Amino acid sequence: MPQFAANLTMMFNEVAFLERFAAAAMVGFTAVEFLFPYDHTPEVIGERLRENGLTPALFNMPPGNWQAGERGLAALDGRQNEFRASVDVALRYARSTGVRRLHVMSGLASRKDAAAVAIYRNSLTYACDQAGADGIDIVIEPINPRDMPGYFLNDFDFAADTISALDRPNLKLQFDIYHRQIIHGDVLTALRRLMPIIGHVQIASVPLRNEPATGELDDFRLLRELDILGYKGFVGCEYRPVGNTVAGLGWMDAFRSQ
Ligand SMILES: O=C(O)C(=O)[C@@H](O)CO
Ligand SMILES: [Mg+2]
Repeated sequence: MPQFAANLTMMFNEVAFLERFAAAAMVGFTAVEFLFPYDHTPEVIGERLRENGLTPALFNMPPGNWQAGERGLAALDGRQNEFRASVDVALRYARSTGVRRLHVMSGLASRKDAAAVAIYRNSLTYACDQAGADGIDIVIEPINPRDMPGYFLNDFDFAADTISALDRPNLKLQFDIYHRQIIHGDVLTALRRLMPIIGHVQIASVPLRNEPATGELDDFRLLRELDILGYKGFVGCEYRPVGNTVAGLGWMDAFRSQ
């Protein structure tokens, strides 16, 4: 049975961010993920996790100026120093929370030429080496161009090639089933092929990004396949509930009682 992690950025929006930890624990989640903890101190985030008996599955490194439209720094020319500083910040939060994996966002980049690829690879190598000293994995996630036009990492094979070329034991793939289906389809075969490099999985319905099992894919079949493939990591519930978060959790009971 996959270990589900509530995504506190998308779920439990009925309450303020810091209250979502208790809300998730109350309905039985034992793990959570979120995009960015950086509006709060590392100590406060660590406390909320411990108070509620929650394991942090994942969060993202600082993405640059999100409000201004930035979506990560790793592939951006001229931002290397800022990227390195963002690694330090993320590792401070990692030490305080005990998270074992951090998502590095590539950024929006109009070019995917050799220079941009080299910058991206240098950034990832730096992040892997710094995080590796703390036993932390770095994950990279292809994101579909409909949701994030211009995002540099928009292809699963490019992500797999990057991971293979850098050959760092702590560099892995964040396989978001929602993005995979929109970018390429062929989800089941991709899970089987890419399982050796998968470090984190996320799920939502396609195309609306709501509760699993409400869209075009057989999500229960995909979740069962993760077990068959021996996946022992977390499955982040990165979806926008159609209505009330708790009222929408019936899909999880249905899956568990199969
Ligand atoms: O959008 C997603 O999918 C994510 O997993 C985020 O971390 C990136 O915005
Ligand atoms: Mg995702």
